[in-house]
Amino acid sequence: MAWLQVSIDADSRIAERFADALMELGALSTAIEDAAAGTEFEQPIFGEPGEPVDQLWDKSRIIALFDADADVAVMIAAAAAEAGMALPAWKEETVEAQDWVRVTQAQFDPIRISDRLWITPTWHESPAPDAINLALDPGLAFGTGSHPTTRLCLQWLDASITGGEHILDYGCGSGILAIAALKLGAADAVGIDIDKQAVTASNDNAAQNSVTATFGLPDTLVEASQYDVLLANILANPLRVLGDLLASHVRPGGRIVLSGILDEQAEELSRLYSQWFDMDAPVFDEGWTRLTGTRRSV
Ligand SMILES: C[S@@+](CC[C@H](N)C(=O)[O-])C[C@H]1O[C@@H](n2cnc3c(N)ncnc32)[C@H](O)[C@@H]1O
Repeated sequence: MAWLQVSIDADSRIAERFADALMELGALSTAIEDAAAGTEFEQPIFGEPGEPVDQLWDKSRIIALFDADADVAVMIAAAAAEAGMALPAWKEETVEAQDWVRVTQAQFDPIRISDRLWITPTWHESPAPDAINLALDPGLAFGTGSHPTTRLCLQWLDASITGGEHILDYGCGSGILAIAALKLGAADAVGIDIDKQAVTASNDNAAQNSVTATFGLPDTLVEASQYDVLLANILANPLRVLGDLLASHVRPGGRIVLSGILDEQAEELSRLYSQWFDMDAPVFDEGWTRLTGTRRSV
């Protein structure tokens, strides 16, 4: 079995209308991406949950999939008329049926955090069998180790956990940070997430890694509990709102690790958290910032 894949560059302001029109005319699927993706002109666009994203790529690329015998020339002409644009140029290629599971798995290689800490999908042999290996597969919850925000936290854990710490992972996603902390020698770990699916994924991933942690929704967090280390990789907006709460769960002298912060948001967040913590210099990775601090006595 084969399909026809067509890619068409279009003005970003009408790309969505054009893609919708293609779907109505019989495309099997459409996706819109940055036409400059993979080049030095690629434009990352980040959004905060609940806030509209008002940026557009300079030019968008619509990737549409059709049945192999579809008359794509007719469909593209009709969709262009519908979207109010001139007939665009397009590229066609035939896509053969593949073992999609294998193709997807091939995109996830083991990730080296340091010589002693690796994240390795379960279908891979670890390249460093003597290292600490977290067995973690991509799933519905965020946190495979490939994203800079997670990587910044893992690097901090790798450099800072000495053994016996009590950990709170706020916004645990896949549970990756809590699980890594335990594997590195932390005494215990609690993980909290607003998403039930993340709690389920975290429990599954902890079992897969033979560690025991307590994962739950925010209302399961014991009110007066305090931790040696609190990690929160949850974007700037929730970090602003949750400042008081997060600070209350770190013991005097304890450490906070904040991630999910864009470089341009770092100064403001650092100022906010400095009312409770002595903040360290920020650490940057691909547009993202990690902030850390030590809780002052109250
Ligand atoms: C960027 S992911 C981080 C996952 C993982 N800790 C990591 O470092 O890869 C953020 C997680 O925080 C959760 N989250 C967002 N806002 C939250 C809130 N107000 N309270 C608890 N969890 C929240 C999301 O559901 C998501 O699973």
